[in-house]
Amino acid sequence: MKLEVNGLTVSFSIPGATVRAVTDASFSVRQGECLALVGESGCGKSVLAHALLGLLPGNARVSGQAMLSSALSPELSPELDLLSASPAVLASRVRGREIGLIPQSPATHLTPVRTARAQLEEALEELGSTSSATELAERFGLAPRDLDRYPHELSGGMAQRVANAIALAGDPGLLIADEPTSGLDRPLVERTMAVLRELCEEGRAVLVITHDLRAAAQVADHLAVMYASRLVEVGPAAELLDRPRHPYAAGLLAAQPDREFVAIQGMPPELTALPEGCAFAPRCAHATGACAARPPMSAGVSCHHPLREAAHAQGA
Ligand SMILES: Nc1ncnc2c1ncn2[C@@H]1O[C@H](COP(=O)(O)OP(=O)(O)OP(=O)(O)O)[C@@H](O)[C@H]1O
Ligand code: NI
Repeated sequence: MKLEVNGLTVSFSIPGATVRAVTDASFSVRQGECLALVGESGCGKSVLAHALLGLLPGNARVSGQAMLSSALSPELSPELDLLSASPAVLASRVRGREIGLIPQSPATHLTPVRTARAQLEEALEELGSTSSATELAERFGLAPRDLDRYPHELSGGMAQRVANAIALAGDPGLLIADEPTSGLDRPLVERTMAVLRELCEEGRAVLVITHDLRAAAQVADHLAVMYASRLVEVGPAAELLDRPRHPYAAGLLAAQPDREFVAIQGMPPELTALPEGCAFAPRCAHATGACAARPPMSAGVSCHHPLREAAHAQGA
Protein backbone atom coordinates (compact mmCIF):
# COMPACT_ATOMS: atom_id res chain seq x y z
CA MET A 1 0.00 0.00 0.00
CA LYS A 2 1.31 3.38 -0.92
CA LEU A 3 -0.34 6.74 -1.29
CA GLU A 4 1.45 9.36 -3.32
CA VAL A 5 -0.13 12.79 -3.39
CA ASN A 6 1.01 15.43 -5.84
CA GLY A 7 -0.17 19.00 -6.03
CA LEU A 8 -3.42 18.42 -4.17
CA THR A 9 -5.39 21.66 -4.23
CA VAL A 10 -8.90 22.24 -2.89
CA SER A 11 -10.98 25.38 -2.97
CA PHE A 12 -14.57 26.08 -2.02
CA SER A 13 -16.81 28.60 -3.72
CA ILE A 14 -18.82 30.58 -1.24
CA PRO A 15 -20.93 33.64 -2.01
CA GLY A 16 -18.55 36.40 -3.06
CA ALA A 17 -15.33 34.53 -2.27
CA THR A 18 -13.15 31.48 -2.75
CA VAL A 19 -11.82 29.59 0.26
CA ARG A 20 -8.41 28.12 -0.55
CA ALA A 21 -8.38 25.24 1.90
CA VAL A 22 -5.53 23.13 0.49
CA THR A 23 -2.86 24.44 -1.88
CA ASP A 24 -0.42 22.29 -3.82
CA ALA A 25 0.13 19.62 -1.18
CA SER A 26 2.57 16.85 -2.06
CA PHE A 27 3.54 13.99 0.23
CA SER A 28 3.54 10.22 0.35
CA VAL A 29 2.84 7.54 2.90
CA ARG A 30 3.92 3.96 2.52
CA GLN A 31 2.98 0.67 4.04
CA GLY A 32 4.51 0.25 7.48
CA GLU A 33 4.83 4.00 7.82
CA CYS A 34 3.01 6.69 9.72
CA LEU A 35 2.83 10.28 8.57
CA ALA A 36 1.44 12.86 10.99
CA LEU A 37 -0.14 15.99 9.59
CA VAL A 38 -0.03 18.85 12.08
CA GLY A 39 -1.04 22.50 12.05
CA GLU A 40 -3.33 25.04 13.71
CA SER A 41 -7.10 24.81 13.59
CA GLY A 42 -8.58 25.73 10.21
CA CYS A 43 -5.40 25.28 8.14
CA GLY A 44 -6.96 22.62 5.88
CA LYS A 45 -6.05 19.27 7.44
CA SER A 46 -9.52 17.70 7.46
CA VAL A 47 -10.31 19.05 4.00
CA LEU A 48 -7.15 17.37 2.73
CA ALA A 49 -8.26 14.05 4.24
CA HIS A 50 -11.79 14.37 2.89
CA ALA A 51 -10.50 15.16 -0.61
CA LEU A 52 -8.66 11.83 -0.65
CA LEU A 53 -11.87 9.97 0.14
CA GLY A 54 -14.18 11.89 -2.17
CA LEU A 55 -16.10 13.27 0.80
CA LEU A 56 -16.13 16.96 -0.08
CA PRO A 57 -19.36 18.88 -0.63
CA GLY A 58 -20.52 20.12 -4.03
CA ASN A 59 -18.98 23.58 -3.75
CA ALA A 60 -15.46 22.08 -3.66
CA ARG A 61 -13.02 22.14 -6.57
CA VAL A 62 -10.22 19.62 -6.38
CA SER A 63 -7.12 19.24 -8.52
CA GLY A 64 -3.87 17.30 -8.37
CA GLN A 65 -3.20 13.60 -8.11
CA ALA A 66 -3.42 11.08 -5.30
CA MET A 67 -2.21 7.70 -6.49
CA LEU A 68 -3.11 4.76 -4.30
CA SER A 69 -1.39 1.48 -4.99
CA SER A 70 -1.89 -1.66 -3.02
CA ALA A 71 1.33 -3.66 -2.86
CA LEU A 72 -0.38 -6.57 -1.15
CA SER A 73 -2.96 -7.20 -3.83
CA PRO A 74 -1.92 -5.34 -6.99
CA GLU A 75 -4.17 -7.56 -9.08
CA LEU A 76 -7.23 -6.56 -7.11
CA SER A 77 -6.26 -2.99 -6.83
CA PRO A 78 -4.05 -1.49 -9.48
CA GLU A 79 -2.93 2.06 -9.09
CA LEU A 80 -5.90 4.34 -8.67
CA ASP A 81 -6.04 8.14 -8.70
CA LEU A 82 -8.33 8.92 -5.80
CA LEU A 83 -8.97 12.44 -7.09
CA SER A 84 -10.30 11.32 -10.46
CA ALA A 85 -11.96 8.05 -9.36
CA SER A 86 -15.73 7.89 -9.76
CA PRO A 87 -17.96 8.28 -6.70
CA ALA A 88 -19.05 4.66 -7.22
CA VAL A 89 -15.48 3.32 -7.11
CA LEU A 90 -14.70 5.40 -4.05
CA ALA A 91 -17.81 4.12 -2.29
CA SER A 92 -17.58 0.46 -3.25
CA ARG A 93 -13.85 -0.15 -3.33
CA VAL A 94 -11.99 2.55 -1.51
CA ARG A 95 -13.79 3.83 1.58
CA GLY A 96 -13.66 1.34 4.43
CA ARG A 97 -11.79 -1.27 2.39
CA GLU A 98 -8.64 0.34 1.03
CA ILE A 99 -8.80 3.41 3.25
CA GLY A 100 -10.37 3.54 6.69
CA LEU A 101 -11.29 6.96 8.05
CA ILE A 102 -11.52 7.87 11.68
CA PRO A 103 -13.53 11.07 11.32
CA GLN A 104 -13.05 14.16 13.43
CA SER A 105 -15.89 14.59 16.01
CA PRO A 106 -16.94 10.95 15.65
CA ALA A 107 -20.03 11.27 17.86
CA THR A 108 -21.75 13.19 15.06
CA HIS A 109 -21.26 10.24 12.69
CA LEU A 110 -22.99 7.65 14.86
CA THR A 111 -26.67 6.94 14.32
CA PRO A 112 -28.50 7.99 17.50
CA VAL A 113 -31.05 5.16 17.55
CA ARG A 114 -28.71 2.15 17.47
CA THR A 115 -26.12 0.86 19.90
CA ALA A 116 -22.43 1.19 19.21
CA ARG A 117 -22.23 -2.60 18.89
CA ALA A 118 -24.99 -2.70 16.25
CA GLN A 119 -23.17 -0.04 14.23
CA LEU A 120 -19.80 -1.71 14.51
CA GLU A 121 -21.30 -5.10 13.61
CA GLU A 122 -23.05 -3.59 10.64
CA ALA A 123 -19.74 -2.19 9.38
CA LEU A 124 -18.06 -5.56 9.87
CA GLU A 125 -20.80 -7.36 7.99
CA GLU A 126 -20.94 -4.87 5.16
CA LEU A 127 -17.20 -5.17 4.67
CA GLY A 128 -17.22 -8.96 4.95
CA SER A 129 -14.92 -8.94 7.97
CA THR A 130 -14.33 -11.88 10.27
CA SER A 131 -13.15 -9.75 13.22
CA SER A 132 -15.46 -9.45 16.18
CA ALA A 133 -16.86 -6.17 17.44
CA THR A 134 -15.66 -6.90 20.96
CA GLU A 135 -12.14 -7.65 19.81
CA LEU A 136 -11.89 -4.45 17.78
CA ALA A 137 -13.33 -2.33 20.57
CA GLU A 138 -11.01 -3.84 23.16
CA ARG A 139 -8.04 -2.98 21.00
CA PHE A 140 -8.81 0.69 21.62
CA GLY A 141 -9.55 0.20 25.31
CA LEU A 142 -13.33 0.13 25.12
CA ALA A 143 -15.03 -2.34 27.45
CA PRO A 144 -17.44 -4.75 25.73
CA ARG A 145 -20.34 -3.53 27.91
CA ASP A 146 -19.80 0.01 26.62
CA LEU A 147 -20.53 -1.28 23.13
CA ASP A 148 -24.10 -1.87 24.23
CA ARG A 149 -24.64 1.81 24.90
CA TYR A 150 -26.52 4.14 22.59
CA PRO A 151 -24.54 7.09 21.21
CA HIS A 152 -26.07 9.56 23.71
CA GLU A 153 -24.87 7.31 26.52
CA LEU A 154 -21.28 7.38 25.29
CA SER A 155 -18.77 9.91 26.56
CA GLY A 156 -16.79 11.77 23.89
CA GLY A 157 -13.85 9.49 24.53
CA MET A 158 -16.00 6.35 24.20
CA ALA A 159 -17.51 7.59 20.92
CA GLN A 160 -13.96 8.27 19.72
CA ARG A 161 -12.96 4.68 20.47
CA VAL A 162 -16.07 3.30 18.74
CA ALA A 163 -15.19 5.34 15.64
CA ASN A 164 -11.60 4.10 15.78
CA ALA A 165 -12.89 0.50 15.83
CA ILE A 166 -15.37 1.13 12.98
CA ALA A 167 -12.57 2.53 10.80
CA LEU A 168 -10.69 -0.74 11.15
CA ALA A 169 -13.68 -2.97 10.40
CA GLY A 170 -12.72 -3.50 6.74
CA ASP A 171 -9.05 -4.08 7.56
CA PRO A 172 -7.96 -1.19 5.32
CA GLY A 173 -4.39 -0.92 4.08
CA LEU A 174 -4.38 2.81 4.73
CA LEU A 175 -5.90 4.35 7.81
CA ILE A 176 -6.58 8.07 7.96
CA ALA A 177 -7.15 9.19 11.52
CA ASP A 178 -8.45 12.74 11.90
CA GLU A 179 -7.79 13.76 15.50
CA PRO A 180 -8.22 10.20 16.82
CA THR A 181 -7.48 11.23 20.39
CA SER A 182 -9.75 14.21 20.94
CA GLY A 183 -11.54 13.90 24.26
CA LEU A 184 -9.20 11.16 25.46
CA ASP A 185 -7.10 11.53 28.59
CA ARG A 186 -3.34 11.01 28.43
CA PRO A 187 -3.31 7.24 29.11
CA LEU A 188 -5.91 6.68 26.36
CA VAL A 189 -4.05 9.01 24.01
CA GLU A 190 -0.98 6.87 24.55
CA ARG A 191 -2.90 3.68 24.09
CA THR A 192 -4.50 4.92 20.87
CA MET A 193 -1.14 6.01 19.51
CA ALA A 194 0.33 2.63 20.46
CA VAL A 195 -2.48 0.91 18.51
CA LEU A 196 -1.84 3.15 15.49
CA ARG A 197 1.83 2.27 15.72
CA GLU A 198 0.96 -1.46 15.85
CA LEU A 199 -1.23 -1.02 12.79
CA CYS A 200 1.80 0.39 10.97
CA GLU A 201 4.03 -2.41 12.17
CA GLU A 202 1.46 -4.89 10.86
CA GLY A 203 2.02 -3.37 7.43
CA ARG A 204 -0.62 -0.68 7.10
CA ALA A 205 0.04 2.88 6.11
CA VAL A 206 -1.26 5.46 8.57
CA LEU A 207 -1.96 9.16 8.08
CA VAL A 208 -2.76 10.78 11.39
CA ILE A 209 -4.00 14.33 11.74
CA THR A 210 -3.42 15.83 15.14
CA HIS A 211 -2.92 18.98 17.18
CA ASP A 212 -1.03 16.96 19.70
CA LEU A 213 2.64 16.99 18.78
CA ARG A 214 3.49 14.82 21.73
CA ALA A 215 1.12 12.16 20.39
CA ALA A 216 2.55 12.64 16.90
CA ALA A 217 6.05 12.08 18.27
CA GLN A 218 4.91 8.76 19.68
CA VAL A 219 3.61 7.35 16.43
CA ALA A 220 4.96 9.18 13.38
CA ASP A 221 7.90 8.31 11.15
CA HIS A 222 7.35 11.47 9.15
CA LEU A 223 5.74 14.79 9.90
CA ALA A 224 4.06 17.25 7.60
CA VAL A 225 3.46 20.72 8.99
CA MET A 226 0.61 22.64 7.39
CA TYR A 227 0.07 26.39 7.55
CA ALA A 228 -2.71 28.35 5.83
CA SER A 229 -3.50 25.59 3.33
CA ARG A 230 0.09 24.70 2.42
CA LEU A 231 2.57 22.15 3.69
CA VAL A 232 5.49 24.24 4.89
CA GLU A 233 7.79 21.52 6.18
CA VAL A 234 7.87 17.77 5.62
CA GLY A 235 10.51 15.47 7.03
CA PRO A 236 11.52 12.65 9.35
CA ALA A 237 9.60 13.08 12.61
CA ALA A 238 12.51 12.79 15.01
CA GLU A 239 14.54 15.34 13.08
CA LEU A 240 11.68 17.78 12.63
CA LEU A 241 10.69 17.61 16.30
CA ASP A 242 14.27 18.09 17.39
CA ARG A 243 15.40 20.65 14.84
CA PRO A 244 12.49 22.27 13.01
CA ARG A 245 13.58 24.32 10.02
CA HIS A 246 10.49 26.34 9.21
CA PRO A 247 9.90 29.16 11.73
CA TYR A 248 6.24 28.14 11.90
CA ALA A 249 7.17 24.54 12.75
CA ALA A 250 9.51 25.89 15.43
CA GLY A 251 6.71 28.10 16.77
CA LEU A 252 4.23 25.24 16.86
CA LEU A 253 6.69 23.14 18.83
CA ALA A 254 7.49 25.96 21.25
CA ALA A 255 3.75 26.38 21.88
CA GLN A 256 3.47 22.85 23.30
CA PRO A 257 2.69 22.61 27.02
CA ASP A 258 5.65 20.29 27.55
CA ARG A 259 8.01 22.72 25.82
CA GLU A 260 8.25 26.51 26.24
CA PHE A 261 4.43 26.83 26.13
CA VAL A 262 4.65 30.15 24.29
CA ALA A 263 1.96 30.72 21.67
CA ILE A 264 2.83 32.09 18.24
CA GLN A 265 1.84 35.75 18.11
CA GLY A 266 -0.85 36.86 15.70
CA MET A 267 -3.39 34.95 13.66
CA PRO A 268 -3.19 32.96 10.45
CA PRO A 269 -4.51 34.72 7.33
CA GLU A 270 -8.03 34.19 6.07
CA LEU A 271 -8.14 31.42 3.49
CA THR A 272 -10.26 33.72 1.32
CA ALA A 273 -7.43 36.26 1.18
CA LEU A 274 -4.12 34.43 1.15
CA PRO A 275 -1.12 36.63 0.43
CA GLU A 276 0.99 36.24 -2.70
CA GLY A 277 4.14 35.58 -0.75
CA CYS A 278 4.87 33.54 2.36
CA ALA A 279 1.63 33.31 4.37
CA PHE A 280 3.55 33.11 7.63
CA ALA A 281 5.67 36.23 7.06
CA PRO A 282 3.38 38.61 9.05
CA ARG A 283 3.89 36.44 12.15
CA CYS A 284 7.50 35.54 11.53
CA ALA A 285 10.33 37.11 13.52
CA HIS A 286 12.77 36.25 10.76
CA ALA A 287 10.83 37.63 7.79
CA THR A 288 12.76 39.65 5.21
CA GLY A 289 11.88 41.46 2.01
CA ALA A 290 12.32 38.15 0.17
CA CYS A 291 9.23 36.78 1.93
CA ALA A 292 6.97 38.91 -0.28
CA ALA A 293 7.58 36.22 -2.89
CA ARG A 294 6.26 32.74 -2.22
CA PRO A 295 9.07 30.45 -1.06
CA PRO A 296 9.37 27.24 -3.11
CA MET A 297 9.40 23.89 -1.32
CA SER A 298 13.01 22.82 -1.36
CA ALA A 299 14.58 19.91 0.55
CA GLY A 300 11.41 19.54 2.62
CA VAL A 301 10.98 23.15 3.68
CA SER A 302 9.21 26.10 2.13
CA CYS A 303 10.95 29.14 3.56
CA HIS A 304 13.40 31.77 2.24
CA HIS A 305 15.40 31.64 5.47
CA PRO A 306 15.08 28.20 7.12
CA LEU A 307 16.42 28.03 10.65
CA ARG A 308 19.03 25.47 9.63
CA GLU A 309 20.21 23.42 6.72
CA ALA A 310 18.64 20.06 5.97
CA ALA A 311 20.41 17.26 7.82
CA HIS A 312 19.66 14.94 4.90
CA ALA A 313 18.75 15.61 1.33
CA GLN A 314 15.06 14.92 0.78
CA GLY A 315 14.20 11.39 -0.17
CA ALA A 316 17.10 10.02 1.88
N1 LIG B 1 -17.77 23.22 2.50
C1 LIG B 1 -17.00 24.26 2.79
N2 LIG B 1 -17.24 25.47 2.25
C2 LIG B 1 -16.44 26.51 2.52
N3 LIG B 1 -15.36 26.45 3.34
C3 LIG B 1 -15.08 25.27 3.91
C4 LIG B 1 -15.89 24.12 3.66
N4 LIG B 1 -15.36 23.09 4.38
C5 LIG B 1 -14.29 23.57 5.02
N5 LIG B 1 -14.12 24.88 4.74
C6 LIG B 1 -13.03 25.76 5.24
O1 LIG B 1 -11.80 25.17 4.94
C7 LIG B 1 -10.83 25.54 5.94
C8 LIG B 1 -10.06 24.33 6.41
O2 LIG B 1 -10.90 23.54 7.24
P1 LIG B 1 -10.42 22.17 7.89
O3 LIG B 1 -11.63 21.56 8.52
O4 LIG B 1 -9.69 21.36 6.91
O5 LIG B 1 -9.42 22.67 9.01
P2 LIG B 1 -8.55 21.76 10.00
O6 LIG B 1 -7.11 22.06 9.72
O7 LIG B 1 -8.98 20.35 9.92
O8 LIG B 1 -8.92 22.42 11.40
P3 LIG B 1 -9.27 21.71 12.82
O9 LIG B 1 -7.93 21.43 13.43
O10 LIG B 1 -10.00 22.77 13.54
O11 LIG B 1 -10.07 20.48 12.55
C9 LIG B 1 -11.62 26.26 7.03
O12 LIG B 1 -11.41 27.63 6.85
C10 LIG B 1 -13.05 25.88 6.76
O13 LIG B 1 -13.92 26.90 7.17
NI1 NI C 1 -9.95 19.10 11.13
